[in-house]
Amino acid sequence: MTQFPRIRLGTRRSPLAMAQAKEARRRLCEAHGWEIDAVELVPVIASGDKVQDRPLAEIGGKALWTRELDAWLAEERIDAAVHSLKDVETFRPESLTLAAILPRADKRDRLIGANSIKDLPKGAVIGTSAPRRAAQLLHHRPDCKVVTFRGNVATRLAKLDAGEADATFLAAAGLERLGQDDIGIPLDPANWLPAPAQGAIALECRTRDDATRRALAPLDHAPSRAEVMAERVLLSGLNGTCHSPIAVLCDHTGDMLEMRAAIFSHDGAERVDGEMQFSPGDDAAARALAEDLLRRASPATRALFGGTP
Ligand SMILES: NCc1[nH]cc(CCC(=O)O)c1CC(=O)O
Repeated sequence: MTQFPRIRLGTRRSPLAMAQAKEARRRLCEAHGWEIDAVELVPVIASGDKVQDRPLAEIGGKALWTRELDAWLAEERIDAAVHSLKDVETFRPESLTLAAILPRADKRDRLIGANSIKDLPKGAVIGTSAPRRAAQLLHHRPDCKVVTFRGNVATRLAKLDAGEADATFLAAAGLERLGQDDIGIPLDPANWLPAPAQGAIALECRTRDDATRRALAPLDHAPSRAEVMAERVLLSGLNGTCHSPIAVLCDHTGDMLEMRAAIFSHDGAERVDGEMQFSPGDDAAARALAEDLLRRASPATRALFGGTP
């Protein structure tokens, strides 16, 4: 007898996480010709969702998004977990495997509250708790003031409406998945780079669970995987954490990957940029770009990263 539900899919409870879990469930059922109830969504409360008033970097970093789901996987209470890959730590336990990367959505950030970075009023207050967004903004607009903005997408938009800030940034992918992609304007990667793996949904399962790995395999989108894995190699080469202002974007140009990356000082005064083209899977190239960025950074900025060139 086949067990039912066939797959228990763990997810965080935020509206965005639930929308992403439903997308994963839909793709799983489509790939296998299953009825929708063959995949059970199991909402789990993450530590990162419990503390809303302090920056993630201060309260323990990205591990707070995965700790509970990791435990539920280990205890076999779920078969797979759905994650925003940009929130998943660079180093994962060997007992877990990123078995599928779904086709990546819009990779860009959107600016909400002004028509462009240039159009922000002088001295504008910007709500964000991402070091990358803060530093990148201050690089272009040192006159702006950054205030901490956490919470899910709706909470941040409510804070903006309440006048706690003049503008904020949100990932286009998240807005799209919530059906709110009419909010704000997308920022051109030519001068505004997103976070590593932004816009990618990942399904993770136990490394030794062959049945689940086989079930998830057809959902994997190879071009998206190549891009986001290269971005994560850059991140690990920089030894970056969620304290480190790191921006990177990988696109396909034909069969090649084109990577643009930048690291910043917290105040944005320093920006070190780099670009490289390489073949998918060429991790050495992405690591070389990381080393090059660190080498060209000032000692103070280099100290924001654990890596040494
Ligand atoms: N940091 C929180 C987070 N994690 C994933 C997304 C959106 C979806 C994605 O980027 O894949 C967001 C919201 C945001 O940054 O605006």
